[in-house]
Amino acid sequence: MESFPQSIFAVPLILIVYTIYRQWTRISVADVPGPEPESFLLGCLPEMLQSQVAQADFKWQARFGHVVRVKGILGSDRLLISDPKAIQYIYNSGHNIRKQGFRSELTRVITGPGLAWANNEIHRRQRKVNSAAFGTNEARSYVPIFVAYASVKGKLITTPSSHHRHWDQLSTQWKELLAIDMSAVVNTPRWFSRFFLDVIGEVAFDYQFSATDDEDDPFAIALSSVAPGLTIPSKLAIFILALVEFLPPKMIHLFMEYAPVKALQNSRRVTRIAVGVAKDLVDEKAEALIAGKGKRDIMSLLVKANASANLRMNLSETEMLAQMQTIMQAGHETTANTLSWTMFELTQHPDVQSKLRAEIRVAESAMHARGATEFTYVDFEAMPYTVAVMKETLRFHPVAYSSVREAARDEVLPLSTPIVTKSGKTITELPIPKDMILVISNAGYNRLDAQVFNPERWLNGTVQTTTSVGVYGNLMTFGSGHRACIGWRIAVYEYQAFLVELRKVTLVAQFMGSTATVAAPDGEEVTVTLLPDTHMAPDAYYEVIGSVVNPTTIKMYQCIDMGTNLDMKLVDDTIKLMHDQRFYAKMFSPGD
Ligand code: HEM
Repeated sequence: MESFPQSIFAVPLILIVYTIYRQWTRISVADVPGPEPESFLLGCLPEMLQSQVAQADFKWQARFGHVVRVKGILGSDRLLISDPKAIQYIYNSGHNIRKQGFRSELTRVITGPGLAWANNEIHRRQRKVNSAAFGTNEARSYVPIFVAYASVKGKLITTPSSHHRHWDQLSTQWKELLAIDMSAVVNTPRWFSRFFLDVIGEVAFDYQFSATDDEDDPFAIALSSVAPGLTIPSKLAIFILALVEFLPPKMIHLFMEYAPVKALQNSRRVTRIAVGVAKDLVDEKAEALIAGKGKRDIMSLLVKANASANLRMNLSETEMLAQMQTIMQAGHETTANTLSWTMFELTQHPDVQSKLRAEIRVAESAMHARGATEFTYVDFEAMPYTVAVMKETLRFHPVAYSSVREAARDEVLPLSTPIVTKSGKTITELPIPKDMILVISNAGYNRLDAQVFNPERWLNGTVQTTTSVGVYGNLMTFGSGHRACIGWRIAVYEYQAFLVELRKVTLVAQFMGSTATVAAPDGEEVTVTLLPDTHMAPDAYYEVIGSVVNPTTIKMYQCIDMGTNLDMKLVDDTIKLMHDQRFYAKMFSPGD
């Protein structure tokens, strides 16, 4: 037992010596310009990993160009890449430049041995089975579900018991809001996250998480708690994790499985819960398939594809269960955050918001004129301005703002823009050594030719498309090549369904001075005049209490932020009740 503490010190020491040795004995990228490291120990990693998302990428890209040498720990190098040709090469190099081993193992902790974890042959096999559930037709078939979920009106009340629960929630929410000085902050990303968890549960597994209705669902809570635990690492965490990157794969695996790191422990716990839920679902789908009652959710399609795949090509039970976690993790926060960023940009750009609303209104009239009540994917595809807003948000706010790869052998990267090295040479291709870590800056690539948010660029032909890179809009937001986002079609329809439906019923306003013009749900516009010092949160419903100045203007006395999950039918009923003769006089005195 006495040798145990010594080995604790020996392992990091060997690693440190090995890391430094590796630096000196392979192809060097030392001549590539890049920022000065903060220290030998940590390099530039704290600035890269602790600052606001992609801020370091933008800063270094502007200063050093599209390939930047960034110091890691102990003098090691990595390259930060936003050069289109280099990115295209990296993603088309098959498995010669692969997902970094460390990231794969980290992914395994979060999702199990599913598609996002796999490399090489295993990835090829898993991707083939998965692709049966992610084609264009499959994505289109989910649109009615997205539209139904996104339609806030009338969604929440489904059964008498939940009716009462919501009544309680709503009135409690009102009382609480009124008690805190007529203002409240609504955590929109959180609401969206729960909405998207519900909807992905439905399309992926025909399973109801009810995360929107039930804050206590253990699986929903567990899933939502994974991502935050993995962001903004401390300097110590940065050092340890960067050191682990250099471990042999087996040791990385052991670290991920057993290290007493809180975020990892949490992920392992979620994995255990998810595997339990997934097992029941897979069994259910398999039984339904045998009974000839297979459904069209993603998991049913996977079970079917797996059953008909040749035995060497199909997924094991563990792999099948891991697909569920993969889809849940990859498919809910990503879309939710994209929608939150859209709401944010709309509050910053009222002109964009008006055009968006106008297009949706026209599409809605056309839909009603043909006797339909809900949008279809055909309607969605015929909304050019809405699609432009979506693409611009995806360009400006890629939720996966970088992806990490490593060279499986010595390689030479072609470049769109030549690099002038520190020693003054101009090079058009860059040799890199085996194991070189490549950080692909999706955010940096997306903003290469445009630093401002402007959806018009997608309509006026000013988008650069010289090098073909990404799967949607030639952006890197959904990644690229053989492991690009498999769910991108689903994500796009889902995102559009929510964007279109929310615009119909939500008041989003940017206040210029003390007034705002808001489009009412019926399409008319009303000007609201604010009291001094009133703050309006975006995305939420507001109850506005004020006096009518003229047919289109209300002078606002008070406004109540109602949050984003309002049941409008319930609101209508409540308002009718308040205006009932029996109660009206008690509630409102003349002149109010
Ligand atoms: C706006 C929403 C989304 C964004 C921005 C997004 C982004 C991405 C990116 C960048 C990758 C590649 C990561 C890499 O290069 O290592 C990826 C992979 C993946 N995404 Fe998405 N995603 C979104 C929605 C979805 C949805 C809705 C699903 C499933 C229903 C999904 C499932 C996956 C899976 C399974 C992978 C792994 C693919 C592989 O490694 O072969 N994603 N996603």
